[in-house]
Amino acid sequence: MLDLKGVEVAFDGTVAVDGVDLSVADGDVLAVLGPSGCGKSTLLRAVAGLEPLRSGAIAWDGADLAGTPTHRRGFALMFQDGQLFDHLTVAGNVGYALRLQGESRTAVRAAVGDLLDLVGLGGYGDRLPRTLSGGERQRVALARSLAARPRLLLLDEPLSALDAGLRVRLAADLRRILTEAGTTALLVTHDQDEAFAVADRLAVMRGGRIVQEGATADVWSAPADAETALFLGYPRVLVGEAAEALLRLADRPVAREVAVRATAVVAAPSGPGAAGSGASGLVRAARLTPDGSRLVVDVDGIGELDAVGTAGWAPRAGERVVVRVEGHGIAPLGGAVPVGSGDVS
Ligand SMILES: Nc1ncnc2c1ncn2[C@@H]1O[C@H](COP(=O)(O)OP(=O)(O)OP(=O)(O)O)[C@@H](O)[C@H]1O
Repeated sequence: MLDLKGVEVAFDGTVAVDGVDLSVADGDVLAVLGPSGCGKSTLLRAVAGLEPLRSGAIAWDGADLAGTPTHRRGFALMFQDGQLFDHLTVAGNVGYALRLQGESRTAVRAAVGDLLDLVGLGGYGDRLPRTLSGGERQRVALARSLAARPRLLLLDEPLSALDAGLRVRLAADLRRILTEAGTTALLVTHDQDEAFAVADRLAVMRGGRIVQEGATADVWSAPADAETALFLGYPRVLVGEAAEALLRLADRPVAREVAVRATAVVAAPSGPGAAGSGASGLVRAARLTPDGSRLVVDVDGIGELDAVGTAGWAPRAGERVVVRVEGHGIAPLGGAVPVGSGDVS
């Protein structure tokens, strides 16, 4: 189990990591999610033993790692570009750490075969890295990191060099692979989808500090504050009367601040036969996507909301619509709110 207590890292007096407390239980995958420059790579490097701490402590199973150099920590690091050895085959790359550990040829061959199967690259052993796609290279890098049987795998934006579609597929694979291998992992990323797809637990980092931590789904459904909600991809946070009106429409207890995802607000054509109860609104902007239309609707009594259109319907700006608000995808926020409505997005 990894334990960080009051970890602080500074560069020339500028604090990059500011009093971080975190734990990763055996077999868990924790994602530290934060915007560029928040200090997450520095935090990861500190855990690896590559940055000295100004204060605080990092421990494994209760033993302080302060005097343990990087190569003795038993941790593996994997970066966004994988950094394979270009002159070695896939099998040569994956088996590298095992050969260094003095394992026999037969043992290395068997372990490499198992690892390549695990990452879905069985039969790729003789290929050279330059003949692989970006996603395949990242899988090889992952197999190579796992080969050393690290007690902790440290992943720095492992999928961000890949294109969007591949990133989604590989995120699901990465989760399966880490779970099957029973790996304890600490992942840092700025990509909400990657964190959500891969991690059991999520820590949101801002300005060098952890501002919220918990089970991934809990953090998602109950962000600590407006800034966290916006960072997690809620497009709007409503305050005051707008928040109360929206929550009444959703049939939820009233609060003074609420974060709203577009998928929680469903617009349908207005006019005779408009389905059920809802609020009336005017489409301000409309854009078609492969998953249906994305709208900005000025809803009477609430103001502008991001919304989705019902399937198979392409509304235009200026059209009147009826919106209903669904219970999922809205998150009342707890903090004290200055009264004086409007959205802060
Ligand atoms: N070696 C260094 N010397 C001086 N300042 C540094 C050094 N490394 C990082 N920093 C500073 O520390 C802060 C945190 O950097 P870090 O790389 O940890 O952020 P990050 O959240 O990983 O960002 P990104 O997602 O862009 O990589 C930044 O302000 C950065 O400029």
